[in-house]
Amino acid sequence: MRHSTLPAGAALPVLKIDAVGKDYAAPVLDGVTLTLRAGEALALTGENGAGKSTLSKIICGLVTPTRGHMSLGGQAFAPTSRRDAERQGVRMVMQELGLVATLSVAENLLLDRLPHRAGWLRRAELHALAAHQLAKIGMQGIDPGTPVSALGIGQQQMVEIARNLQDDTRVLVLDEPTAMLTPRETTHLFEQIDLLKAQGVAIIYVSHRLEELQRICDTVAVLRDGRLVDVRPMAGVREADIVERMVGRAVHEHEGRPRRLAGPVVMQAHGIGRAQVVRDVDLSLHAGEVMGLAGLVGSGRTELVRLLFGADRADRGELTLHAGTGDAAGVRRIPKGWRSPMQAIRAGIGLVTEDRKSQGLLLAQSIRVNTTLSDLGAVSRGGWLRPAFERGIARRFVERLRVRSSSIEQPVATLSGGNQQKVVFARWLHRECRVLLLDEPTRGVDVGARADLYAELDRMTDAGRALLMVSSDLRELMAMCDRIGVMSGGRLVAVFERGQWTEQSLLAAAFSDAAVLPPTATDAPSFSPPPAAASTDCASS
Ligand SMILES: Nc1ncnc2c1ncn2[C@@H]1O[C@H](COP(=O)(O)OP(=O)(O)OP(=O)(O)O)[C@@H](O)[C@H]1O
Repeated sequence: MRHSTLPAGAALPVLKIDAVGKDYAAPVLDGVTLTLRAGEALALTGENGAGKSTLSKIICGLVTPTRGHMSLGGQAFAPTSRRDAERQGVRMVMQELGLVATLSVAENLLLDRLPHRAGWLRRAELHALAAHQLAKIGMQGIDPGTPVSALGIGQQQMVEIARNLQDDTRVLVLDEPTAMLTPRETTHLFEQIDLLKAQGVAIIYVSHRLEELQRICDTVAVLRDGRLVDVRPMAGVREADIVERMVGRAVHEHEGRPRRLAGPVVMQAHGIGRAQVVRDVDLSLHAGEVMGLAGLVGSGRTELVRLLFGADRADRGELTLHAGTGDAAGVRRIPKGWRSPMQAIRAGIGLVTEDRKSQGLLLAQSIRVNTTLSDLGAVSRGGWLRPAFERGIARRFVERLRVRSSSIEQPVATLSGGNQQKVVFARWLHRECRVLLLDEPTRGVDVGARADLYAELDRMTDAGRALLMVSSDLRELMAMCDRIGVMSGGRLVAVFERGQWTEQSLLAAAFSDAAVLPPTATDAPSFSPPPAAASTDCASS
């Protein structure tokens, strides 16, 4: 871990934010006053829904503040659009990718500056400029002519970052930029940030990964309930201090737990596979345990989970489901797995997906609808919905998971990212499935909320549910799981019991067969060893 030092000239204020606030139904940001200096990297932290994205979007012209003023380089600054902010050198790498999937990497990178002569696009020049831009962040291996849709999500994120690394940038806002990145990509990004800082660019870095903030930021600002509660130099600040300022209470790490007492097998996979992506995996899930799945990008973790949920169809192997005990015991065999997610859901399987926007939620619908939709039977009687009962359930989950919202009728689209993820959780908690599959379940979730979600998972295992959890964060897997399976090249290459694993042994297994699989559209092709700075972070698949 390293603290950056401000370069010479750092004393020059670039961006001044003065008493800025934003109201929707209620105030979500109020009285925020901040000064950002040339070459300074400011860590913007806070719980889910604290107002980090709202403040970032105000700075970048995407949201108009209700009150307050800003100045840029001493001049009044009130951008009316993202374009307007970009013209003045203020850019933002957003949580949601702003790329046009049908265009090429080069076209996306230089969309507003396509080189042409007499109306004709100069493709060779375009590709040369794009290649230069890509090289800045270590992506020289990518053909600038590749359509963005053919890239994995991590690579798309890198293109989005490259798009914002322009020579005229004065302020760069990065909102959770590494959530989808491999360790190698993260390293390139950090190198680039160091370079930008040395050139005097001011950085605002929004992240829930506190170790990253400590690595690259000079100052830390904490937002709580829309108000700035702390701004201080990063040097000497401990992670626990930041967390306590964010949450207003101490958060206990979920580490060193004894192994849970596992019950009988609930679900088994026998030789389950799909093409070369998942290769003949045998796996048993026991009642009352959390099994983790670790692995590098392209190792097949997400793909295996999709087979177990019926989101993709296996082309070989079999699933068996063990129902009940005693007289009610029974074994159900499902050759080649589920035909559809609906079949899996009916059998008591749930999936908390990593891609909550496209797979998990009805964004235009309320928290209430999204929470209870997975099991309308539970909130109906005789075919009639019981609205008061339904509202009661939704309220209970909002309280239990601390979903920051104005009411249970708030559309999910207007919740902050982390709070949307809690609603995905609420849906499956409501449904009470026997097996819950979790794919990167805490991505974008703040430390306090993460502890709440872990407590919910504990409650589920206490009630005899079986959980299978994919995570890129080895720390999370080591803290939460009773067993950790490691995937490599589409195979389950090792299963470690709690007490048997070390970070090194998990990584060694993850690299054992790494070169076998070609990258798929959902996986970035990076198999390089994780750097020390991100050693607990396996790449996402
Ligand atoms: N368009 C909107 N309408 C109503 N409320 C909104 C809207 N956009 C944001 N909010 C509310 O503003 C608050 C702050 O949200 P914001 O996205 O800024 O939080 P955040 O700190 O970035 O959270 P996260 O860490 O989860 O990304 C939230 O309570 C959110 O529900």
